[in-house]
Amino acid sequence: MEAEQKHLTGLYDRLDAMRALAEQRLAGVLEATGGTPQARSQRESSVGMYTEQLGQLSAVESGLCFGRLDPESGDPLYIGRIGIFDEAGDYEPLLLDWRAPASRPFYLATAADPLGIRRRRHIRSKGRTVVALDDEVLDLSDAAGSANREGLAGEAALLAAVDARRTGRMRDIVETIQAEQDRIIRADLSGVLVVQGGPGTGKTAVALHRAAYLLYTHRRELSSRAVLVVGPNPTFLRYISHVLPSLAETGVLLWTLGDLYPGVTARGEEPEQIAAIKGRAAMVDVLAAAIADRQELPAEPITVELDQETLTVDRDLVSAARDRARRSGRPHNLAREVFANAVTEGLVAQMAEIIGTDPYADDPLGEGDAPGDPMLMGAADLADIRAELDADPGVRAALDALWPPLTPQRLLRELFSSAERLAAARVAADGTELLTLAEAASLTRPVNAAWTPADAPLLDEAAEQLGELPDAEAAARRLADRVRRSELAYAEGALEIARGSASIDVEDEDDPELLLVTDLLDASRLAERQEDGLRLSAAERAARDRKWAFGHIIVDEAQELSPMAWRLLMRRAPSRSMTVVGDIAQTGDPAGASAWSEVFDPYVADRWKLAELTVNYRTPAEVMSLAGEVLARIDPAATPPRSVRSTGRPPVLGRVDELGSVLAAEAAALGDGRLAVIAPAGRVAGLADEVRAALPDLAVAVGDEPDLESPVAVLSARQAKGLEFDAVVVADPDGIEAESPRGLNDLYVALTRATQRLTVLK
Ligand SMILES: Nc1ncnc2c1ncn2[C@@H]1O[C@H](COP(=O)(O)OP(=O)(O)OP(=O)(O)O)[C@@H](O)[C@H]1O
Repeated sequence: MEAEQKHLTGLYDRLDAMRALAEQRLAGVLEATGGTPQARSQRESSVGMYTEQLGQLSAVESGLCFGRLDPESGDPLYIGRIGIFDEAGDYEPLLLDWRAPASRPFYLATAADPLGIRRRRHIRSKGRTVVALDDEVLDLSDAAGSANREGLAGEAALLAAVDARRTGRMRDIVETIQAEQDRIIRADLSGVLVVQGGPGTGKTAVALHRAAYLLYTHRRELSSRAVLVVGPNPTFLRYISHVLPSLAETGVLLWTLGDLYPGVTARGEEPEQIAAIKGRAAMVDVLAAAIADRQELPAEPITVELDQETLTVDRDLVSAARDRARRSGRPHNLAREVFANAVTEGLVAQMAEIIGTDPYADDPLGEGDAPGDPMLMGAADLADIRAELDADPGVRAALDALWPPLTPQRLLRELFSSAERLAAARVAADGTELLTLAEAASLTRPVNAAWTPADAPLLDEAAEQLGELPDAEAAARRLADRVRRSELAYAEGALEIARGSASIDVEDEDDPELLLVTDLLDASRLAERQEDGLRLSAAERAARDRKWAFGHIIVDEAQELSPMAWRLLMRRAPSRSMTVVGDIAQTGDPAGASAWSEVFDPYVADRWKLAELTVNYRTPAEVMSLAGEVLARIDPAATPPRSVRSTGRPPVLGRVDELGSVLAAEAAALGDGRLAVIAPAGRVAGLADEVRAALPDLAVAVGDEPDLESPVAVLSARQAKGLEFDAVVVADPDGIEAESPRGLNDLYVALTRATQRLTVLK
């Protein structure tokens, strides 16, 4: 223990030195003033870089070093949250990053297959002090070695972690990742990997550690394209938001479905049956029909006055122009030009007819002024007329009415606020009924209704089908040019800084404290910075650009996503580099999936890989056996995950009218842990009052975005998805089951949220 403490203290000294250096450099950049605009912009980005670096060095403070591997021959290797090298010596690693290939035996070595390792040691610390060492000797002949019960690595440390009180924030599991999880975390970057696992098997944890692993291993590729994690709601994203920073990774985007359409934060609510209709694949055709419906024929001919002549935009002219525009195969906003051209040409012809025809063209007695050509106007005259028509407000108004330029927002607002438009859009051009009358009518809402998460994929689909408005496209091109120019200037500047500081350091050899900027700024980091065109990070740029192609997308609670949501996500992952984690048995959303093949076959045929997680780290065996009864009702063929521990405390069953006394007892046992009451959505508000009355001294979180760090929360089963608490009281399980078509799945979720104690009140 003493020796480990000494080593750990040495590592913290190095960490302090690295931090001091980053602080010193930050202070240096902050003090500097003046200079060219380029120098200023370089300074700003250095400030950003050193600030981020400082943040990362602080984030790894807790649990900096947590493991040691003793190989059969050679020096021990220490494993930690970041890599630290011996600057003074010959750059020997003092601490290996857990993601480095050399760290892998820490997670995979077993007595049967020790991977060249003699002993694995988990070093548990509190602050900077070593408090426990757990050794496993990876030797089949050694009795202690078979402490490796049922293939668990570092069992003592693992059980300490899973038994710990919850805080309302998810923790990282880097110290105790298990072999089946490690294989998923380190799977190849390319392709679609689907991770199916029951409740508590660490799907979310694995997904987040995979993001950190991929960024470490493919930094250059991924930091310029960004990694996106999609989660079910803002509360869940807050719950998991500390995990990646604690692994010193800050550049990952955490979004809900409602954040996926740039410029819109869709947080509105709507009944789930409506969201389910919006999520159907048939909505692609509904939107196509809604757009076609906006390409109108005039009920009455529209007249346009030009040079005191009257021109007519009639049904035949518009119908021919519309056919031509549709045949062009361009999206609506781009085909509009074809339509406008065709209509204008028709009007030019009318005008030419009126003012340009020689009245004597077929006069048999003519005197040579009509040599067989009735048209007196030349090309230049026609072009003049055309220009006049193009500029004419009456013509423009007619074109806008018949083929309006549409943004996705306008299309959807005007569709959902009009029963007639919905009725027209529910039938495809070939007469196929896409939605029933009642379904179409149920989508009606006020024109100013808030955007809901289910609208985001529709906005995206509409954007695809409509195409950019010509002005928007030109603006986007201009922006892209500026980004490219500034990227170039930026990359050159960054290199100058690096060279500049290198030469200072060479002159200043006496000062060993000074590191080269290039040491801090490793090559891949530099590449990432170079991509920061207009000083926007890849993440910021991704947030603005609908067509952004992410380097990798991770989807959590993936079973809940609708076919329309998958369409959107697949567009953002054209390379199909994705990790998708979920549990089909927990699907609560009526729009969600009932089989993974249903989701992925349309996009990658059978080329997606399935990995399974089988061990439950959250729910004790006693609780899982009760939840298993519900799982058997959902799918008699399904196997519940195997719980890693039992507590000897079976779930307590009782009646809802005992809630007050149950809560008092649970609160007494809670200590500084977390308690949740999970109930049917319709009863949450009422029960929250009862909970407050029963526990007047404790803060009770309730509502759309409950604060999970409060000691007590009252939630619907849907809200509790993905979360966990030390103690859970499920109130009115029958009500949860009856509340929605997938109520049984919701009940399964509710029953699997407890890490220690479960009470079920009928
Ligand atoms: N290897 C591990 N070491 C320590 N704790 C772990 C490990 N794997 C998972 N856990 C813990 O188990 C709990 C459940 O993990 P997680 O929330 O990732 O599971 P999940 O599969 O996403 O569950 P659900 O489907 O129910 O949402 C978390 O507290 C997590 O920290």
